[in-house]
Amino acid sequence: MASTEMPRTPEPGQANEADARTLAEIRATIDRLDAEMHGHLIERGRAIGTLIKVKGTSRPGAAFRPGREADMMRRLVARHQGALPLWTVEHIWREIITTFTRMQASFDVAYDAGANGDQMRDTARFLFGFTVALHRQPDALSTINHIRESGTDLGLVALEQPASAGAWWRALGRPAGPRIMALSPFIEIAGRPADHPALVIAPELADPTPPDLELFAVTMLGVDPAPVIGAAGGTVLARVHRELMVAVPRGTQLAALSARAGLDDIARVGALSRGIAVGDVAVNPVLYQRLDEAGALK
Ligand SMILES: O=C(O)C(=O)C[C@]1(C(=O)O)C=C[C@@H](O)C=C1
Repeated sequence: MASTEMPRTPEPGQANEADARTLAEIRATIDRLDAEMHGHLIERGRAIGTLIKVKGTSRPGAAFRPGREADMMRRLVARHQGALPLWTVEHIWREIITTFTRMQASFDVAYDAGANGDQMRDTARFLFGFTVALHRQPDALSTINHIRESGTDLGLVALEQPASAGAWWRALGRPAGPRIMALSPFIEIAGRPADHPALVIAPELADPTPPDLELFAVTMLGVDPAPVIGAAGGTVLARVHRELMVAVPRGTQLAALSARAGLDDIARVGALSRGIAVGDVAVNPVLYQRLDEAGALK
């Protein structure tokens, strides 16, 4: 009886022998790369062990180096290429940095859930990963108070606030008080997740890196000071009636600016490294540097 067996053809989705060999090779490459990445992370952990001894860090305020983190992010953006989304790499590094900072000195994160609680929680998880405990707060002021009382925790406050929040930034600064340390998102790029504009608040830091921008609470005395602040390379971040929060380039002569712009009751509330805008996204040019075609920041 003649055989009724048909030549074997691959099922839909099933690889033939050559494809199966290629797949096995690709998986071997993936396994090798995974083992290398894991090995590098273990080695990074050992390096942090030595860094802890040298830095002598025991409180988080002394461990955070937002200026160095900004620099690491700039280099990450500059060297990135290929189909892997930039924000995936950013998030992986945020998780790494948080984990290694917490190895130096543990901290939790409080976030302001006043207006967009779910988005703020997403942003907190994007920035700090899943090893950190989150404390949901009803508004910006409670978030700042949480940081002050804990003495160790970081906070996340939405940049856009309901009118009921008032001039919340007036609670920042003061000797040894909480202050603004970073901008989120740091990398502005179309389609990214966790893009709700927010500020990272920290206890007093020991970061020696000079920031790009300094932030002040000011009271306007007369006409809108925004044009004069803009001409000085600064920007208004928030305002409620006559109370403003402004960002100006580090080293701005504040006495001269306040005289020209009509500002009073000036208090430093923090500092920032400028973020990076990639591609065709609308950004505040004071807060974000643009990446040009050649991948250089301008
Ligand atoms: O460079 C440092 O001082 C570190 O503590 C290391 C590290 C990192 O994990 O890369 C962690 C926290 C700082 O904010 C910056 C960088």
